[in-house]
Amino acid sequence: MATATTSLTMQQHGTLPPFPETLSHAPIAEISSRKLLAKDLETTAAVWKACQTYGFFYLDMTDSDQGCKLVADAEQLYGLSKETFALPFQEKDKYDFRRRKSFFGYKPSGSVKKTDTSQRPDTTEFFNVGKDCLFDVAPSNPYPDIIQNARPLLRDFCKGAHEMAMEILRTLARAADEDEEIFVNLNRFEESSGDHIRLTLKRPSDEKKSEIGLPSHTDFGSVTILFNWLGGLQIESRTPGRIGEWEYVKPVPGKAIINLGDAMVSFSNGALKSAKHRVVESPGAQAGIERVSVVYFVRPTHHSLMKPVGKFDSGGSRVKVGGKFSDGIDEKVYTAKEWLEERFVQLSHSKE
Ligand SMILES: O=C(O)CCC(=O)C(=O)O
Ligand SMILES: [Fe+2]
Repeated sequence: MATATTSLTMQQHGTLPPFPETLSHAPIAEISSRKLLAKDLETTAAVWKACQTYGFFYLDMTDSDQGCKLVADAEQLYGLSKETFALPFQEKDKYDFRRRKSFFGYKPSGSVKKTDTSQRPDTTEFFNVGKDCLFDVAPSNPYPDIIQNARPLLRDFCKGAHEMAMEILRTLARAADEDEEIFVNLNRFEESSGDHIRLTLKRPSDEKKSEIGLPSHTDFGSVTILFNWLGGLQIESRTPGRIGEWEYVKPVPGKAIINLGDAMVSFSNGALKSAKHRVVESPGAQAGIERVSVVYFVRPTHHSLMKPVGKFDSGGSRVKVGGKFSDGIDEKVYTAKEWLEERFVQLSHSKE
């Protein structure tokens, strides 16, 4: 089925040094996109288990047409990222989203809240490109011409990634024996939300300075679809004897890395997990090389309520979710927009 596109997926990986063969990495589940789309029962159970344990899984994109298209688009966005971040700082700085009080735009390196105990500054810059801006659901923020000119590619990736994420949400709903659309209805593509594509570039750390790619954090949307080409992403181990220790996630050609964000913890009242992760220097021969990631974040529709749904809403106590920003967060029911804005206040010196 997908052979032409599959060989394309190997292109970028082929030009980069490999992840060290002997380095241990997290044994996260490998899910087939073909089986996910076919609603395969074993796959449904495996996705549910992955989202309750590691909170991360690989999605093999090479065995479905939809998956291959996403990989091909991500490969092109790799090139777009390189071009965009090669712009002079003064040009990128015009789009700094902190000044615009928006989520969409440029984040320079060194501006994320230092969450690790050693308080290391981050070495990652990114551009967040909003789904609403790409599809004219909301007035578009200004972006550099390089990004504006790539709107057709960005739109394709955005739509394809959102659809794949909705299949993941349907799968989780079926696994929970709920209405298949229960989570999808909270994340509708046509409605205004904080969904965005993130083009990311991590420069190599300066050996003389103590730096980190991205400090430890949880994503705060619903589903994250991540394409990266070099190691450096780490998650907390679930291996007996190593529980909680940082473990690498090895990038695998043709496989996206999927994780859930805090919104799904809220909707499922803690049944599903948003796992902590961080980015450190790429290991072995990969160290010292600029590291690109292309990410799609699904965020709940702005008017969705941040509270448990369906059978997860037992009327009893509610799980605390990323409630670092305000006292009483667990009593007040926020809309997704309010919740995002609260977390954005942290963002001026924080991550995500
Ligand atoms: O670059 C990566 O591998 C992970 C990026 C990430 O966690 C994020 O942007 O939230
Ligand atoms: Fe993240």
